[in-house]
Amino acid sequence: MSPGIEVHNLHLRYGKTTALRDLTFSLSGGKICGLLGRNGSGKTSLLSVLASLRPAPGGSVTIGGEAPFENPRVMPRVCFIPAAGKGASDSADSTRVRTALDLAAATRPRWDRDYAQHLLERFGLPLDKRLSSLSLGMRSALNVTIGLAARAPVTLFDESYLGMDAHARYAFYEELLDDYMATPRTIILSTHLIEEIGSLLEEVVIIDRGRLVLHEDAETLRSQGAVCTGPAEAVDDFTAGMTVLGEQRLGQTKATTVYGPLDDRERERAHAAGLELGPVALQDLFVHLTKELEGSR
Ligand SMILES: Nc1ncnc2c1ncn2[C@@H]1O[C@H](COP(=O)(O)OP(=O)(O)OP(=O)(O)O)[C@@H](O)[C@H]1O
Repeated sequence: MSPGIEVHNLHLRYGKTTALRDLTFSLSGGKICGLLGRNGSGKTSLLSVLASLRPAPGGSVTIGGEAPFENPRVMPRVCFIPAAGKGASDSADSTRVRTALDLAAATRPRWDRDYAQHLLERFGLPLDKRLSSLSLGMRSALNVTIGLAARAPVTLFDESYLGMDAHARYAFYEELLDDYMATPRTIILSTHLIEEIGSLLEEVVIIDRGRLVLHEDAETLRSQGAVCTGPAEAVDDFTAGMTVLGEQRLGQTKATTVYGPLDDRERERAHAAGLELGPVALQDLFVHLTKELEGSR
């Protein structure tokens, strides 16, 4: 069974900067969860506590019911893939790709060598290259190779796509989904590329300035809005008084994105007025939810 994660009143400071404030949420495990937040909102700080890179200085964190920090039962079950170029640099690292994979194989109890080889070929990573000579995108590809082939019960990807081109990113998303379906585990993806990974997410945690904004399953979150399309006048009539996140117009046709749940009666009213209601983009909801807090920044 995939371990669940409990975060209770987590508080983290770096000197005078408070990175996490009384953060509380729990993940049941066995899902792909998106960790979303604007720059500096505390995503890496949170993942670093989950990954045992630092203790939970205030509050508590448990993974599978146990505190992870310096816990030999938990640590091998958690794989943290930091963003390439963030934190420790590989630019002076003379280690070769082959050695980095051997190290991962030696330290990761569920390492799948054949799958790692498949990913290396898919990303076009040469085994003999030194880490110092890899481009940013290649370093990210190596990192996600390690993260996927480790098959850790809890896998944390922190903006792991940095520098990867669109082909490589979509290859990563495809491999992630296929491998997760074949080997379910708890996966957290922190990202800014919400539209790209939106369809992968089953659960969403949004944080802002270290505080929890929202923890929701992705389908429920998407049902919190709709894109209403049809003749401009009818769209305006229908959406009057609703929270409008965006509007697009092409000739007499208009598409307005609204926030807030629509009940059956409202959906029937839209239908009767000849309007179409479509799903709202996660990105639009994210911008709206984090913008609401902007005044208090
Ligand atoms: N080592 C550090 N020393 C001091 N302050 C830090 C340190 N690491 C992070 N911070 C601060 O803590 C806050 C949260 O940073 P964190 O890196 O966790 O955010 P993030 O959501 O991952 O950001 P981004 O999306 O920009 O990578 C920010 O205000 C940041 O400046």
